[in-house]
Amino acid sequence: METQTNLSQKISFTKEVKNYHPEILTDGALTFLEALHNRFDERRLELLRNREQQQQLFDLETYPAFPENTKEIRNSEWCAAPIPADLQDRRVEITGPVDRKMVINALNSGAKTFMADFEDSNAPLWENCLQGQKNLKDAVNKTISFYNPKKDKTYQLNEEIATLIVRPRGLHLNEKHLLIEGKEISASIFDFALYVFHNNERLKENGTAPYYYIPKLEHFTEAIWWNDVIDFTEEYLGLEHATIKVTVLVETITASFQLDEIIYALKEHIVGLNCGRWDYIFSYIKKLRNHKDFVVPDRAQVTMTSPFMDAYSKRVIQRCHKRNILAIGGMAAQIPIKNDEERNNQAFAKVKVDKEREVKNGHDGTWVAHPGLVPLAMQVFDMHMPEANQLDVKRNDVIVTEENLLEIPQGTITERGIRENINVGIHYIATWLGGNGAVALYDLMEDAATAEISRTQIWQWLKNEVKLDNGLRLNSNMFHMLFEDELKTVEKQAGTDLFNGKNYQNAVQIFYKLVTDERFEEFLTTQAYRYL
Ligand SMILES: CC(=O)SCCNC(=O)CCNC(=O)[C@H](O)C(C)(C)COP(=O)(O)OP(=O)(O)OC[C@H]1O[C@@H](n2cnc3c(N)ncnc32)[C@H](O)[C@@H]1OP(=O)(O)O
Ligand SMILES: O=CC(=O)O
Ligand SMILES: [Mg+2]
Repeated sequence: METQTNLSQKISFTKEVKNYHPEILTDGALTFLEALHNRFDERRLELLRNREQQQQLFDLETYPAFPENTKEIRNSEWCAAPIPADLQDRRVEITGPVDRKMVINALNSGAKTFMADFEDSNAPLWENCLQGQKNLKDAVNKTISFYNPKKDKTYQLNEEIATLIVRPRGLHLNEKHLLIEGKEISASIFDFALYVFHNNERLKENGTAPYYYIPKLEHFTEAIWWNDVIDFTEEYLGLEHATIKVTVLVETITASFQLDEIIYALKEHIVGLNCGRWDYIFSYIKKLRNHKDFVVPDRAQVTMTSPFMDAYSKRVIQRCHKRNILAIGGMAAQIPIKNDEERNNQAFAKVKVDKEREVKNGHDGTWVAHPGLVPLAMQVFDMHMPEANQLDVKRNDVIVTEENLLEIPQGTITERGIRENINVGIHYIATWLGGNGAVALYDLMEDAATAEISRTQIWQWLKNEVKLDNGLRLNSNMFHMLFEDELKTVEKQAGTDLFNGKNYQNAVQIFYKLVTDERFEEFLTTQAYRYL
């Protein structure tokens, strides 16, 4: 299995690794990774075990609640550290994978910041992750360029570019190719450490600093873990304390009950929270999946105006502004539609409504998935938010109870909804296995978070044998019929050759297992990663 051993004799790589990327995996970087792993990995694994224990409680029909023992943190007056100048105005943030051309396009897009994503929109092939680090290093050094021979087009950075924020992979993921004393390293540590190690000096020269988005936190103790990792890193690399800044995604139902606690744990490093709406919906369904009568309607019917989503986003705004940090909105899934003006206008109109809702509610910025949406989002925020942010909008009027955060959205479950989930789930997983973590399907952006909703819904609906809007009950026979039938559509859309190839065939298998296994798999990416 292990083919190369490095200087400390403790680090090795799996045999699949053909390119060691010596410019990224320098001796210094590897020693740093080892130090972080030794110090923090046991604790990370313990935090993951805590998630399992928490789930066992939810399975006994308890519900997430505001923690009793942290009341003091919620009720007392305190604020997070000041926000650096180049993170004060984040009205439009573009997100995208760490692909070289897209990094350049995103930095040039006119957005205030760019979230370079090793997570939801990245298929974590070794090459993608290492080349991604190289792309970011070149971007920070302003030497990045890309040539597309098909278009005979060279890509380079503009004079003015977006501020860079990096999203490492979540705590549940390992980077399976790099082993320390035979153990896979945490993917969070891997992505986080390589970026700060290679770029902190140049970022400082550029007048900025290492900035991160932290994904998928489930508990404030996980925020404490991150805080300790960051403090250790600053000391190890000789950075001034509190140089590294983070924005935390609130994208699990459990985190939503611990906003003050998360901010408090990171209060010298945190500059904002973000409403990661897609993972949030996924988490809501997942965590409560074993509750009796807990059924969520078709994916398309769960929106930001569903009461539980409305409550969540308003509470994020209120708690952020109380603690003097930014409340960033989320991602509307619509992207520009080529060659169809009318449908394109409809898509833009939907994004506009979403961004207007966000800015009027008090969000300080928002996300877009495509450069073509930057001007629209910018216009909306410029119109309703004349200052750099709206930290002064305290939203003391917002009262959100535990019940509000848990309110089950109303709606219907339809055959169409089942088919769409099957179709999108399989296409997405096949694309992911092909090394691409984000894809346009039916004119919507799909990534790991949206695909998680699709497969979790089917699992939940099957388990509950839900009643459809046509009066029929979904049982395993009906599901198999729909599944087989939808596969024909998927084959037609992909083309028979591609469909019969490895990625689609594996995707079909993975999806089928995910939705029909009695045991629920926590993340589709951990299952699919075995095939990468
Ligand atoms: C739930 C969440 O976590 S949301 C955050 C994570 N998800 C994401 O970040 C998704 C980001 N978006 C994307 O990856 C892409 O927009 C997709 C895959 C949805 C669609 O991409 P494409 O099919 O290439 O779109 P399209 O053909 O319209 O792109 C036009 C140009 O814009 C570029 N582009 C599109 N989206 C982005 C982006 N997010 N960042 C940078 N460039 C982009 C394309 O590379 C292309 O460039 P080119 O003309 O120079 O060749
Ligand atoms: O990461 C963002 C989300 O919506 O999920
Ligand atoms: Mg997410």
